[in-house]
Amino acid sequence: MLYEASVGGGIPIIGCLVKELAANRFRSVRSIINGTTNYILTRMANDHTDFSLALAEAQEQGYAEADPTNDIEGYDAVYKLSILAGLAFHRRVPPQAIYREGITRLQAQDFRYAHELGYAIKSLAIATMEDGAIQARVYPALIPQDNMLAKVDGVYNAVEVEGNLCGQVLFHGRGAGRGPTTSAVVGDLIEIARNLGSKSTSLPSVALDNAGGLKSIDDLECKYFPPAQHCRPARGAGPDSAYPR
Ligand SMILES: NC(=O)C1=CN([C@@H]2O[C@H](COP(=O)(O)OP(=O)(O)OC[C@H]3O[C@@H](n4cnc5c(N)ncnc54)[C@H](OP(=O)(O)O)[C@@H]3O)[C@@H](O)[C@H]2O)C=CC1
Ligand SMILES: N[C@@H](CC=O)C(=O)O
Repeated sequence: MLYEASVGGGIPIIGCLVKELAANRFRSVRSIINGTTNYILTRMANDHTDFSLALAEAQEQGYAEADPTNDIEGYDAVYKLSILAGLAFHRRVPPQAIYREGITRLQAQDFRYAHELGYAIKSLAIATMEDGAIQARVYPALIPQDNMLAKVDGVYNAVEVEGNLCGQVLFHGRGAGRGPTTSAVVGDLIEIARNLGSKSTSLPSVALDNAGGLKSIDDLECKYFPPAQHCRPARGAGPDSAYPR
């Protein structure tokens, strides 16, 4: 089975994790993997657009799921992160084990304050492997404006992976919409057609160990915090040390 369109729209991240970067042991996946929420956050931050209007635009442009709750409450990003983390760490990372927070509680003032302090608000999907334990989370976060992920705007997605051999590699491209999705789906069909009659499979399968060693969000120490009213400052960290770990 091929499933390139399942994460990142037109970004060829699945094939790269499974094939081109297969030699690596990965330490982290940091990403923006929902086009609808990134579009909404960008419109709210840059143009002061109202949440509902920005969501309606994303629906009109074909980015949102049939039920946009999946996008704006972070479920879509959780499913996608479950796939990426599984492929990166060779371990099952069930969606239920991923901490999730949507973007619906953000307000205009959050963007104003973030901007004044030198931050952007992005819905990040992050999975890290440390001492054999995986921690995975999806939530809106403050990131410094000079961080590359802060510059990923509109329907664009980005996935930064860090491998022991390749170091940090950043993928950037359109994460939703007709063209990018067609690119991924038809690319898979072409790959299948090329392999018809051959005994080799189109995409090598990755063996996944059963879930284990998954760290809860409560055990996480990081140098940044989410912006909403439920703001949870990281231990010993302030806005000036807010690099997403
Ligand atoms: N939109 C995007 O940018 C991306 C979408 N995807 C994924 O692709 C899939 C489709 O998304 P999208 O095209 O946006 O969704 P849409 O809701 O626009 O289209 C879904 C299509 O599936 C048809 N359909 C639904 N249920 C059935 C069924 N039981 N039998 C036959 N046909 C059915 C619908 O027909 P009808 O109109 O008659 O109900 C409709 O034509 C989703 O899983 C989505 O997550 C992945 C990457 C990007
Ligand atoms: N609804 C999704 C579409 C692709 O999976 C998104 O907005 O990213």
